[in-house]
Amino acid sequence: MKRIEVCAAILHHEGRILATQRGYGDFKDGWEFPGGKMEPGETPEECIVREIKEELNVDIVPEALLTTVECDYPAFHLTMHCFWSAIAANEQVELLEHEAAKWLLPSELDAVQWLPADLEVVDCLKKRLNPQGTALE
Ligand SMILES: Nc1nc2c([nH]c(=O)n2[C@@H]2O[C@H](COP(=O)(O)OP(=O)(O)OP(=O)(O)O)[C@@H](O)[C@H]2O)c(=O)[nH]1
Repeated sequence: MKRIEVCAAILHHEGRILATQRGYGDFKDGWEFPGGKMEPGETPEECIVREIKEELNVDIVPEALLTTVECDYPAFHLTMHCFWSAIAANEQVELLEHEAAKWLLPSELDAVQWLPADLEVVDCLKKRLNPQGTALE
């Protein structure tokens, strides 16, 4: 089976987490953590910084690897590295590829229709977030 390796950012800001809605492709309209496929020679940290600049035009700091999920989709196997990440001060996301975005409180994480692989990430987040939603425990 085809395998793809992807990095995603769990962007946090003032106690909220960013969910973005895919604007194209097989999973169009599904909600995800922004990010994309690793390129040859790139570290996961370099990949996530590059992808977020391309998709949202902001500089981020990947602070910790929250989890790596493995998921079998019908057409490929996905390995996704998820980085708890901060946005550089005073920056605002610009939706260059997504059709919508929401800054969710920890209590609102179930309010959007996540892509299948992301359900495990959301579970992991719920267990690890502190009550203020500002840091991982
Ligand atoms: N970025 C991202 N991709 C995810 C998530 N969950 C998930 O299943 N995926 C899957 O991982 C793959 C990521 O590919 P992508 O299309 O975002 O990567 P990319 O920006 O490099 O894409 P491109 O090939 O269109 O240039 C997609 O098949 C997507 O459906 C997620 O939370 N974030």
